[in-house]
Amino acid sequence: MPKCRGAMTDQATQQLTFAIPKGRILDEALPVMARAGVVPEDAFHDKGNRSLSFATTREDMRLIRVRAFDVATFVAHGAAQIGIVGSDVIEEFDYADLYAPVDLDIGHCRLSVARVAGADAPHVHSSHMRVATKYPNLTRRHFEARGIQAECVKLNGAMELAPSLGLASQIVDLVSTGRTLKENGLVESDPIMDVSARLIVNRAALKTDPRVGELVDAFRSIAQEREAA
Ligand SMILES: Nc1ncnc2c1ncn2[C@@H]1O[C@H](COP(=O)(O)OP(=O)(O)OP(=O)(O)O)[C@@H](O)[C@H]1O
Ligand SMILES: O=P(O)(O)OC[C@H]1O[C@H](OP(=O)(O)OP(=O)(O)O)[C@H](O)[C@@H]1O
Repeated sequence: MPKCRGAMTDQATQQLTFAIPKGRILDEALPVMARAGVVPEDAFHDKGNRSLSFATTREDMRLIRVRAFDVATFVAHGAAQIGIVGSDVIEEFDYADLYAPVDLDIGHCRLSVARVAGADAPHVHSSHMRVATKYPNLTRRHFEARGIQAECVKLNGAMELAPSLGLASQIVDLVSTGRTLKENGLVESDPIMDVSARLIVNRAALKTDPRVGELVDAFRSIAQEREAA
């Protein structure tokens, strides 16, 4: 029927948008993406290029390079249908429209509480516990589960400076080697969650566009092969 054929053609020609973070997951993500057939145009690797949207070797797909937190926002709102982001970001937002079906086993780190080396543990019943973090929701949840009300000071980076400058007694931030904490006179006191990068998709797009499901299958097979290797 012509109406039905028209709808199918629309979907086949509509561009898929794949969102990836511009930060440190990117280097590990690109080889995995290539195995799934997602390869950006050469301009993507040109450091001087200010474009945020890139063609790929697939005519029906473009790549957008955005901040890690914004990957989740673009995909949850359907502005991008698929993306890659850390589980820290997924848990912080907890978007209902976002589905994270594949653990890509890259971007490993952990989210932890840290405080000044040598400082006493803050008193549990302290009336004023201030925590500097990029993750206010996860931080509140973590302290609430311990019966502590934490006042979060939202920072977007360089959290490690907050305790020594009196902005907060503790921080909640990502830790990998522990070098950043050490070089800023802090110690990890309490791990909150292990983090790795996930493939994320918009739930509605997964239901309505078969290409999204095919990509999920491709990434899932790659993750399984990597696990078996
Ligand atoms: N030290 C680390 N080791 C491993 N993975 C990390 C580390 N730090 C961050 N990540 C992972 O990489 C993701 C992106 O981090 P990064 O801060 O580099 O991204 P970004 O896009 O530059 O974000 P922003 O611009 O907001 O800083 C994090 O959400 C986390 O999942
Ligand atoms: O334990 P480490 O191996 O030292 O890694 C931890 C650091 O890595 C991340 O920052 P990033 O370098 O991504 O910069 P950012 O502070 O701008 O987010 C994180 O926020 C820590 O600062």
